[in-house]
Amino acid sequence: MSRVLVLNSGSSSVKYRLLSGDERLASGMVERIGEAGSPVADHGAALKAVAAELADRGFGLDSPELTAIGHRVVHGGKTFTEPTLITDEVIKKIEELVPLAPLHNPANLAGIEIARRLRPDLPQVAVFDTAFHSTISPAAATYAIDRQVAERLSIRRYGFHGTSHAYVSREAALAVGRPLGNVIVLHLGNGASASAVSAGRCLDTSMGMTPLEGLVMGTRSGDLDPAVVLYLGRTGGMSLDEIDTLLNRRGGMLGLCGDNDMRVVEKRLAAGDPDARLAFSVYCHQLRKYIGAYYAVLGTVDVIAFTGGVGENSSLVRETALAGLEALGIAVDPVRNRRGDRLISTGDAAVKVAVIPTDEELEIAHQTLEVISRTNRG
Ligand SMILES: Nc1ncnc2c1ncn2[C@@H]1O[C@H](COP(=O)(O)OP(=O)(O)O)[C@@H](O)[C@H]1O
Ligand SMILES: CC(=O)OP(=O)(O)O
Ligand SMILES: [Mg+2]
Repeated sequence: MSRVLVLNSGSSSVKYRLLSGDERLASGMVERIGEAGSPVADHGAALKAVAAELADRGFGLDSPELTAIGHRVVHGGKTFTEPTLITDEVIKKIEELVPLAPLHNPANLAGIEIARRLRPDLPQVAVFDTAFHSTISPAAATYAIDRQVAERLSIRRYGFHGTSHAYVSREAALAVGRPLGNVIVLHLGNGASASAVSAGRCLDTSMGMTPLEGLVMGTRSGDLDPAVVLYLGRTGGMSLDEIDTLLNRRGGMLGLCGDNDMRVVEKRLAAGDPDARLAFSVYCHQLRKYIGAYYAVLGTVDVIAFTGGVGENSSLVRETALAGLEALGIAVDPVRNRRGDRLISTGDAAVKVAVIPTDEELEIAHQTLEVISRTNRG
């Protein structure tokens, strides 16, 4: 049985999972990398901690049974539209994409470099967040700005969370018996994005050139009038770095009500807190707008799939975002929804609504093995 180690290196954490086939042998997370007072100084130290944890559990990184290592890489730009065997050349190209994803790609690269140093003999594969969205049409991918400027600077919609959208859209379509159907996927985690998928191909997605566009997120604003950025600079006297922080790290639910954890927001909401009520309604309103937009993009919808920490757990978000849409064939059964069923639509609704736990690590492991068997076949 093939054994794959999956590494998801974020800016301040490394998540890992060791799989034998689909079976999870070990998994965990090293957090607070580089933070003040943290014992984990950098990604090198984090990877060492991961290796030590694995060794403790009897799965040392030096094991000859390990077949491959799969890495999440957030931005593949226009260069990478498929999972790719990592070579020096590939690393160079991922480095060239750092300006498009300054928070994410350097962390991914650190993970790759250290893993290659530890196991230079093993095939390693990069699985890109952007890849699944490479099928979106020019109409959906192009921003209406000067075309030469956009071309020169590679400005377009790339989309993110692609591994999750690919996995969840497939699982959702299978769950309702329409493997070639039309699916709206709502990935609602700390970062959040929506996608419109038809017969396994992504037609549109809410994140853009960077993971800032689209839905309201834990700490990111999502959509806003781009002139707000100009105004913040010219009239608000803020620097570009300050605006970046305001929109990416201090926006979203955190900016609206001071809490980015949806569980806390819901508790405050239940206690009648007006700031939490506004934040929650902004979140759900934006979500509802994207559901309507992607309904129109797809023409017909077989299933709406909720995933991610919020999508999988918040019956209130699901019920609020989909309320009053019976004319579109959408109706949530309140009992199924609150009970946590996999299918939460009413029996007679034309559009099925499903709750599908995402599994990015499993999908990365599958794609890693696919690349390796393709490479071996030559
Ligand atoms: N029971 C719950 N009810 C509402 N929100 C929840 C619940 N459990 C987790 N969440 C929310 O899920 C979000 C984190 O989602 P997750 O997918 O784990 O994040 P990440 O994008 O970091 O992987 C947080 O906002 C958290 O509050
Ligand atoms: C790309 C992105 O937004 O990822 P995350 O949700 O993990 O921050
Ligand atoms: Mg997640």
